[in-house]
Amino acid sequence: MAKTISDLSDITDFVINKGNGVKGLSELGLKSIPNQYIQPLEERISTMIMSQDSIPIIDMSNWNNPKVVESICSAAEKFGFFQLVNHGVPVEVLENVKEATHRFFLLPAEAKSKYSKERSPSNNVQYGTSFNPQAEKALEWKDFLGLYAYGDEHEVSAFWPPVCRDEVLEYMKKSEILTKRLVELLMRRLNVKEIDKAKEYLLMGAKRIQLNYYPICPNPELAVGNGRHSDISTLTILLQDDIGGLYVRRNDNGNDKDSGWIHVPPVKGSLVINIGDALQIISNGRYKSVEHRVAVNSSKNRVSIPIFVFPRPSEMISPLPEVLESGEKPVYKSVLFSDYVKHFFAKPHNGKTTIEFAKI
Ligand SMILES: COc1cc(/C=C/C(=O)SCCNC(=O)CCNC(=O)[C@H](O)C(C)(C)COP(=O)(O)OP(=O)(O)OC[C@H]2O[C@@H](n3cnc4c(N)ncnc43)[C@H](O)[C@@H]2OP(=O)(O)O)ccc1O
Ligand SMILES: O=C(O)CCC(=O)C(=O)O
Ligand SMILES: [Fe+2]
Repeated sequence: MAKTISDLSDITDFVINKGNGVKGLSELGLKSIPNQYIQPLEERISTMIMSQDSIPIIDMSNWNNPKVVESICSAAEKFGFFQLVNHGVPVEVLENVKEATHRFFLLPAEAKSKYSKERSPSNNVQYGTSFNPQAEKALEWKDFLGLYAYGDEHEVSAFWPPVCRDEVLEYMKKSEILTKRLVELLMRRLNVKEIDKAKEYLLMGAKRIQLNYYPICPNPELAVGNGRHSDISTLTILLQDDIGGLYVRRNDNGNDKDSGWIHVPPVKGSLVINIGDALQIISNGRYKSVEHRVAVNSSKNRVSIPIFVFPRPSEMISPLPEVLESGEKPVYKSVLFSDYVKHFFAKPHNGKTTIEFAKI
């Protein structure tokens, strides 16, 4: 028999402490979502104004072709988001990591909660729900497994859950060339000729892969899967399944016609790429880290798998000298990346506000 909310004396205890996640809540067959998940009117997807625009879909088969380079760099400047097809990561690897994500979330609550922040055997693994449940006024309808990686892949993955470890490692490995190509071509446009070790640590010194799970929601119009935020990465490589729900803020160039939210439709075999705050800072605002959010739905469980590529926590990030050499004034100051990370995780998702931390 379907449970009612009053049967669940304490949602927080059920979802967070007992490790059932929103998935557990979704599977109770509730007729409506608990109050804790009801978003204020202005945050609901139903109140969004839609843009007529679309995010570019770029064929990367000839990645060094000047036209392809131009499309990528101008999408990074104009939209902060683009989709790639023929990107070189085998479709089978993408399918396997999506399946592995479903496998992890199908585990019983006790098995998943072994990786919760309080119980995880390592800082490299974290199972959780919403973004920052302690600080949020309304919780996000999302569970996640975060896997943090830098250094030797076998060492970092030693504590990752065995049901998804190999597939995640393969996805990370097979996407490495793509990451390097993207970083190189975006940097060339900024007058950076070579990615030496120092630049590698700054631009792609660490990674975090996140398995996101957005369960079926009885009131999708009242909830969000992921609140408005920009990523703090240099680049994010995002794999989404065929369900859809990702919306990106159209860069508002002071022209009403251009504003609103753009849906990023699933394209078979594609990867979504977005610029994060670290690259917006490093490029002195040339490349845009754009606000995005995720809607949930009432018929299908959705998964998405971002790889956040970011500076090593010990790196100072600031606009590159190569960008400023023509006399351009820096818009951002130098900040320690781990301070930036802590600032991001200390508050709820709140649109594009994190980057204020680095503004001069
Ligand atoms: C969940 O939904 C999300 C997630 C995201 C995620 C985007 C990214 O992950 S981008 C990459 C972020 N970088 C890392 O994950 C690095 C891992 N962290 C560290 O190495 C260290 O925490 C540090 C950044 C070097 C800081 O170390 P330290 O000075 O020792 O401070 P800590 O005690 O470790 O952390 C302070 C505070 O921040 C929280 N925190 C730090 N990193 C994460 C993280 N990756 N995930 C969650 N929380 C993190 C940490 O728990 C501490 O909080 P307390 O409450 O315990 O004080 C994007 C979008 C989404 O929707
Ligand atoms: O689920 C998605 O499509 C996007 C997820 C996202 O924005 C994130 O995890 O930072
Ligand atoms: Fe994101």
